[in-house]
Amino acid sequence: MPVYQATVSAPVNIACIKYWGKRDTKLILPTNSSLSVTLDQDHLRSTTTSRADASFKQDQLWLNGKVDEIKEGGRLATCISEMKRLRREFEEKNPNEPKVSRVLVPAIMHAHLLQISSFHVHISSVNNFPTAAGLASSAAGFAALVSSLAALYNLPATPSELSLISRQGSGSACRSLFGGFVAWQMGEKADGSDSYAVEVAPREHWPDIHALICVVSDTKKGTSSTSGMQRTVETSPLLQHRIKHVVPERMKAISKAILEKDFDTFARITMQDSNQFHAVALDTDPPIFYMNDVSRSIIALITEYNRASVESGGKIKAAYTYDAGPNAVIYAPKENIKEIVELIYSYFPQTEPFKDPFGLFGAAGPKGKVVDGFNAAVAKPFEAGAVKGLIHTRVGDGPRKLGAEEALLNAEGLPTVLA
Ligand SMILES: Nc1ncnc2c1ncn2[C@@H]1O[C@H](COP(=O)(O)OP(=O)(O)OP(=O)(O)O)[C@@H](O)[C@H]1O
Ligand SMILES: C[C@@](O)(CCOP(=O)(O)OP(=O)(O)O)CC(=O)O
Repeated sequence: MPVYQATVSAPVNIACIKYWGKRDTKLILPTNSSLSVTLDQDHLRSTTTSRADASFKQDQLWLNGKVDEIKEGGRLATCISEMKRLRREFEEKNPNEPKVSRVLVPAIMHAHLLQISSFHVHISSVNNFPTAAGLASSAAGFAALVSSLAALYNLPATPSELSLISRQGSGSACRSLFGGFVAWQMGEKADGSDSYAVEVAPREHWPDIHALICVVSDTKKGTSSTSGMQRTVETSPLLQHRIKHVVPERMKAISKAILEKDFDTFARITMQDSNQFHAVALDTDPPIFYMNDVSRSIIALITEYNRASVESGGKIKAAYTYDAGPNAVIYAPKENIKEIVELIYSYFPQTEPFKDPFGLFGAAGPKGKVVDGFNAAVAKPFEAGAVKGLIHTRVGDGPRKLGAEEALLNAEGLPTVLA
């Protein structure tokens, strides 16, 4: 019997123009377009194996080795049933050419192959970073889920077409179907068919964009993105101004900045948009606070770092951005990352050695120092542990198909990794 199985990894993305607000909560249609940078899967990724088999009794998913219930009508169930629908349509259009990866005995396999949309699936997924800790695991996770099913079903779908489905798992997940710089066009139609992701530029266009993630200690966030943004839609007058008058202009301006590799403009818009997203969170009734004192101190440090550069005739060197939690993501050209790590170290002592994937520091590691002209009084130093860790990564590629040796399901269709 052939094994119908595929394994794919998918990246995290962090938005520069934030998605915040839905006009349709079931289809996950946003109130504004958004734009993100895809981060490198060499560092942060979700890996997912999907298998279809006539012997499976039900659809099942294991996340990091633990059963994750597929609730009827829920987001996982929607994504899986939408992918089965695409497979069914593909089978109907190709009655004689099932095109499933090389079959051994084509003559007797056809009838069998054509039915794989009716088989139940087993799915095993692993994140190589903390799940549900504000590091966009849902974005990478749903992108990997949809991509692995597309590979299993051998669908000829484009990344934009697949993004229509991952969007229904988690809005931000639609942007993880592409590498590089990605826009989610909000669309206008009620059925959501024009609300999908497109590539603004591939990573190769501007590979110099690096990211430093400052993982800020925090207990689990109080208000999820899903419920927080709905409260904002219902109560914030500022959101109406943002979606009508601010985001459309910013989408155009930041896309142009990316195409021109204009870091100064890219950074200014990214910081302004993070600030406005947190302003609409504060404008929500009751108000929502995602940043904490550590987050605000990192803003002060990056602001001062940029001021010192600009006032001595230089350019903006870094941009901060925050999602629905206290973790900072700092975007910067690669040449500035060393200074930025030193800056963070001087205010936030680290207990673990800096993982230095790009070999910036040698064996000694960062010591903690600020650049000339930096006003050290803009923030006070924190105790060790306020920033739990730093992850240095960069702009990355889109979902990757992996070989059978990376599969996360064993011969019986059960997860190879157990929690
Ligand atoms: N690899 C995965 N495969 C399938 N679903 C996943 C995967 N990883 C995460 N998820 C889903 O996403 C949920 C976590 O999403 P949540 O929004 O709470 O956290 P996050 O995405 O890590 O943080 P944030 O959205 O604030 O950046 C998990 O409970 C699970 O339902
Ligand atoms: C602040 C954000 O990270 C919000 C992301 O929201 P989600 O995509 O997690 O929300 P749901 O669609 O309800 O799953 C901004 C962004 O990624 O654009």
